[in-house]
Amino acid sequence: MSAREKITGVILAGGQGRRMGSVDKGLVELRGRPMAEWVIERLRPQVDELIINANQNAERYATFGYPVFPDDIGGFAGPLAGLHAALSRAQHPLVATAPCDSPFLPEDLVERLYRALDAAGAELAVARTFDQPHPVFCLCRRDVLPHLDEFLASGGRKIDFWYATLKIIEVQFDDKEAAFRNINTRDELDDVDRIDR
Ligand SMILES: Nc1nc2c(ncn2[C@@H]2O[C@H](COP(=O)(O)OP(=O)(O)OP(=O)(O)O)[C@@H](O)[C@H]2O)c(=O)[nH]1
Ligand SMILES: [Mg+2]
Repeated sequence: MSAREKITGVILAGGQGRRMGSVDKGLVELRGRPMAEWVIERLRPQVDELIINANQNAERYATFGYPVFPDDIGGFAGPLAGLHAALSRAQHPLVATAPCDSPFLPEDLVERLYRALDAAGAELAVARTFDQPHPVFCLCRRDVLPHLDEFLASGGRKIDFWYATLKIIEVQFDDKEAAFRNINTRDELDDVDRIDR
């Protein structure tokens, strides 16, 4: 078996958090700690380099101790803009993404995405639970960057549309459904605080 290729992990924290009242979701506290910190804690041991994509509050994100960078294309163009910036900055040939608002992500996320990507010879592996894809949990080859550049330059923004142009493998995490819990609103944040203590 060949050695695993090196992987850069990126926390996607570049959104506007409008459903939570236009707050920087990665900095919103869950049980007394910023959500980004929960994600860092889970993702850091799974990758060889960690970087943070944020479009606001760069100084606060920098206090976590990892490089922080904004989108290259402006106007809050969505998570694909964050992936684009990450592919440009990553030191390693593979990039694993996780959103800042899913604090319980699987501890074996990257390993399982990698195994599937490698076995299929795919350009991108994406997580799925039952029939629900989770496009912001992906592992992507850095060398698709020129292709993504073209897609964005031609006005493309939808992550699913871009994925549809790639050699992609979906990876089932039905056994870890709760790990993909995504916090978009104050109510969802309060629920997690209350129920899962
Ligand atoms: N880099 C970057 N990431 C984004 C952008 N918009 C959303 N994201 C990220 O994509 C992931 C999923 O986004 P959402 O849950 O919709 O987060 P959001 O856009 O901040 O929240 P809403 O405004 O309520 O939709 C999160 O990790 C966001 O940080 C963007 O314009 N740029
Ligand atoms: Mg959004």
